[in-house]
Amino acid sequence: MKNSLIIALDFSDKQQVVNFLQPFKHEKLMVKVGMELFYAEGPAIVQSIKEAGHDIFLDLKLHDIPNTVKGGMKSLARLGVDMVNVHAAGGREMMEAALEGLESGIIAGVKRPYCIAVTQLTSTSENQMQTEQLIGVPLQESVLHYAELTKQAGLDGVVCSAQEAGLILSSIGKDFLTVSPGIRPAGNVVGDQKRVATPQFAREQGVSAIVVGRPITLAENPIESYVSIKQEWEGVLL
Ligand SMILES: O=C(O)c1cc(=O)[nH]c(=O)n1[C@@H]1O[C@H](COP(=O)(O)O)[C@@H](O)[C@H]1O
Repeated sequence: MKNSLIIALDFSDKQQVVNFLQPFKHEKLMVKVGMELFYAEGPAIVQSIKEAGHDIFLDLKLHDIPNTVKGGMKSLARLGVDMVNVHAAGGREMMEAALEGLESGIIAGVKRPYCIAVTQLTSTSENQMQTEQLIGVPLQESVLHYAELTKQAGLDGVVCSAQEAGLILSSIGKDFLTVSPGIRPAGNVVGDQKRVATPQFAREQGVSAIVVGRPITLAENPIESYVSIKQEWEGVLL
């Protein structure tokens, strides 16, 4: 998990995934299956990506009452993915229930997937958080608070922007996972993301894993883009 580059497969059907992954067939990737793809193709897409040899972060961001999240996680555990997530805003009891569900659902002998919690989405600015969610503290404080709550609930880490990762790691410890989306190489289109960072900045902050979608999937040459982002992330001199 540490130092991974996770490619977000935000595609609407299996054929697009097959086409995208074809040139990567000799490389073991970690990919993210999110709601667009999972809602379209169901659990079968997870199976087919696993058969292709890749690791999977199943990003469905569960956020509901504890009992419902527990049941949802129990079902997801059977898919044999490597990482799942919830929204920390669902609260400590909900996060504890998520873990219980996962542990009760895993196939015997299989390692429990990492379970992490989204703090503040990287598409949220401090101004939006304060005026729309009515959270009256600085954004970094809200993210750190959610990270501490996540740690207390026993989860493995958080989703946060690279801008908050250093603070979280120094306060909670280096074993706590920080998974950062909103990654944009210099000059790349930012789109709907608000708290963005370059792969190099993420590495310097000690981020555990970066999540990259459109800068690779929409690139004219996805392989070239993947290699260049990976090199920047790993600190390989170009
Ligand atoms: O949980 C996530 O993966 C996630 C959390 C977050 O705060 N921000 C965020 O962008 N993501 C996901 O990370 C991916 C980022 O994609 P790009 O903006 O295209 O690189 C998307 O699939 C989002 O769903």
